[in-house]
Amino acid sequence: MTTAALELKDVRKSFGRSEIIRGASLTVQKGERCAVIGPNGAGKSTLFNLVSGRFDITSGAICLNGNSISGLRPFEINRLGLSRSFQISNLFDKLSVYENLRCAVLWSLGYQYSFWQRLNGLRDAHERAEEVLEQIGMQRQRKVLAGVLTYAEQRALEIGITIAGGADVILLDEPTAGMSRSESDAAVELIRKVTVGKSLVMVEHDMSVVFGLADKIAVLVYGEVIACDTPANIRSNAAVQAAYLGHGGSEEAA
Ligand SMILES: Nc1ncnc2c1ncn2[C@@H]1O[C@H](COP(=O)(O)OP(=O)(O)OP(=O)(O)O)[C@@H](O)[C@H]1O
Repeated sequence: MTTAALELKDVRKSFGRSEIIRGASLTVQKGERCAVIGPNGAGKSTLFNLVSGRFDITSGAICLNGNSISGLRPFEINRLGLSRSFQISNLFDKLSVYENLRCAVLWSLGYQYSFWQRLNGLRDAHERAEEVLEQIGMQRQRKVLAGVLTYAEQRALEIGITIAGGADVILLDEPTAGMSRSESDAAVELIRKVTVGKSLVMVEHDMSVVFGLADKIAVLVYGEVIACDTPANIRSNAAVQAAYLGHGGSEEAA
């Protein structure tokens, strides 16, 4: 049996006396794209914060490529091959697109920003930044300051930053939030392209994005994964319909 890229085993998280994640289990195989959906407040962001090491789990286990990452700090988990994006912009507004990417590459190599000036000549960081620039299709904007990009371009750059270090497990938090339909369609194509051969876990509210991109959908309700299956099976799952997809709101079943 092959080792899963990411595995959550009976993960629990409490804040004070409130248990927010209540025994969540999830397996994401290598090369698989998994969307985590669920109503507001279900615990999706909390789950991401646990996986990326921002919060400690209360009990259970989280494994990356077969090794436990429970208790590790975010940068340690990042260096083991897991990279996450944030809903809130994580860009350096006064640096160019290229410089933002090179910063991300250098950070993942273990350098600090204060060494920036001395690292101008580092060819490996330059080459990797160039490669990512091409992957995200932003060569023409390479010199543009991140702060003046359009919103959709900023989100594309964030995706570039997330993949810059070469992580093989990518976590994307609402990558199309706030986008128009055409921007969102372009973002889906970009995500599909940059995650080929990698494992993707994304939290996303837009069901057309979820059903268009995911190989597998995990449904989180009140801190529990109530179903994890192919899009077709999730669409026809009665428990999911009752708990989530059938309930209108901003979520539209595709
Ligand atoms: N640091 C914290 N301390 C206390 N409670 C928290 C903390 N972080 C999250 N919570 C609570 O955990 C619950 C789940 O929140 P979370 O943001 O993970 O849900 P979500 O599924 O991502 O929601 P949304 O779809 O609205 O973004 C909420 O009731 C929230 O108030």
